Amino acid sequence: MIKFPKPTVEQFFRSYVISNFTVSPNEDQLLFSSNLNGTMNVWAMNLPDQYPYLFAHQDESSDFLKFDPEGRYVLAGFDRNGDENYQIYAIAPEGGLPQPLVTGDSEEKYFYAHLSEDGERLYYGTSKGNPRFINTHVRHLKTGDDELIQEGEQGATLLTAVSEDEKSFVFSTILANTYTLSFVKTEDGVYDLTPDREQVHVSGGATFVDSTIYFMTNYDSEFSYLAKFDLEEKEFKKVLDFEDESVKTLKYDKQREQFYIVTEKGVKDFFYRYDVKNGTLENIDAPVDVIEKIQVAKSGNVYILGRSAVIPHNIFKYNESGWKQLTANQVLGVSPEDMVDPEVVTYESFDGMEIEALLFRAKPENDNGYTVFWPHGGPQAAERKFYRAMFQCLLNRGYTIFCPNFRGSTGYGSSFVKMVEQDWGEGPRLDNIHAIEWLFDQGISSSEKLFLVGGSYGGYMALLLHGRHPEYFKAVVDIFGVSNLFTFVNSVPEHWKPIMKRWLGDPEEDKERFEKDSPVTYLDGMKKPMLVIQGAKDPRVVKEESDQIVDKLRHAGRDVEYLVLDDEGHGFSKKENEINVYQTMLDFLEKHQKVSQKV
Ligand SMILES: CC(=O)N[C@@H](C)C(=O)N[C@@H](C)C(=O)O
Repeated sequence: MIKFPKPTVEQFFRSYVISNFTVSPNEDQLLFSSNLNGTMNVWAMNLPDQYPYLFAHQDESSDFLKFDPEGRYVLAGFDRNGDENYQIYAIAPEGGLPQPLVTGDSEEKYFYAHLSEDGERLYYGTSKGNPRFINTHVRHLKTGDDELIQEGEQGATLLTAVSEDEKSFVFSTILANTYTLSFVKTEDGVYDLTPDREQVHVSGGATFVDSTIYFMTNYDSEFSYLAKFDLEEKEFKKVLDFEDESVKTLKYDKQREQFYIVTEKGVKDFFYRYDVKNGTLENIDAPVDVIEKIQVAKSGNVYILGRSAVIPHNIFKYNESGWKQLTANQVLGVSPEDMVDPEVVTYESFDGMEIEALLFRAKPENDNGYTVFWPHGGPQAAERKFYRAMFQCLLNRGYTIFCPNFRGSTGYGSSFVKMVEQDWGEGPRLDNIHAIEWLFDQGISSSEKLFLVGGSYGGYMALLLHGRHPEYFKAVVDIFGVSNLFTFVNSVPEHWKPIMKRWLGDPEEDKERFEKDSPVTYLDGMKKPMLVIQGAKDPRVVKEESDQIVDKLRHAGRDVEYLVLDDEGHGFSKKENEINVYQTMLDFLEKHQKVSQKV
């Protein structure tokens, strides 16, 4: 009979992301943001039919989607070419071209916060007039009147919940990734949701349930738990915690008085239902390892967006009959069995600390003997069991991939996350070095067979490891990595500035450390071939970070390829750009497999 070849790398180029979704109030329409036609747009499915059609054409990614409860419009936020200056648009109920609703100068940001139950008042945050701390406004959609309701101070201050009578508001102020304070503003005063604002902790995800605010916090704890604040008694209480798991998402089912809760533990999420009245907790087996968004409908149906290492983004529905997959997003002709599910391994670092890591072993029939070492971005994030087209491309070409969750990663408790603060280049770097030594000890790789690839903070780590430890690697790929802490600290988005001191440090007070931990300090060591990839509109790690390292290395006569994507930001959202990046990277690695260099 007809025989078909094994999946080729080009098939993995053809996988699509779903970055967001929403379901209409009567659950007859599902909207999602996806690059199904090559660029990010809003797609729709009339449920329960499975055929997706283009709902709104903007060619940009969307940070939120919201149906008017009365069915008169849909709201969506779009930025421009990855600049992350999201602005708010309205789309006709039948779809079409988004029309500007709450927009301004191209440098301004407008964050959706809340839509009133009657769909007539839109609450939003904006950088306009307060780019560092963000102001909150309400726009009356019938009259167009706009009111300022809160001026942010100390840190970016975002509206996170509104009571049903729209008289009480919860705001969260971000002082650091590990220090976020939530407070409620009522008619009779302003109250912190947690007992002591001086204690470093995070709180967020507030929900009003009558006169109680439920929220998540790690106040006085390593892991985030469900807590409540009684508005009458002005009293804080822990409600429910999970051993070694942090609550990351809360969604309330008002009709049934229960919470759907997502927790994270290392590389995987867990899903629960908590009954507020009788205090029972039920673990629900989820169809994916990482859950990125949940919506609970009035009927009690629950919708989730998630992915696993071998399952790209999909949307699922859950009810008493179990799970139903609504989207059939798959890799072109490739089944999960044709892909590589990672092993979860641990190794000991320089100070005896145990570090968890993901090891994707190339299938024996593909194995080319080379390993890609991948320090993740963030750095207060983690490499988790979620599908990455880039990883499956590399695996298909025979590369094994190793991803350590070095100190500073999320999912292992608040002390662990804080370990990267004001220490970007020492502890985490040594965790990476010990990971490499572990790979060599296990016989998985050697310095003749190891490539280094990282993006963002991972790109920073790739540059730093290259400069300080070039002997370990054959060649290096830096994807929008920070190259110079002195320039980076001043070039981040304005609303990040309040967190910079705790996160990274102060360029004057910590001058010596900034010098020691900046990759540009180690140009002499960077002798291995390099590929640098950068989005020209990246607002987080600006192009100047890549330009300066490329210029300096080229000036020193080093072998550096530089790929700049003019219409991308901190990531590659357009299919043709993504393919260009993967192809360039695969060609670069293949070229340098054969070449042997001396340091
Ligand atoms: C403020 C913050 O932590 N931002 C991260 C999500 C982020 O974008 N970090 C960059 C540097 C990255 O590594 O992706």
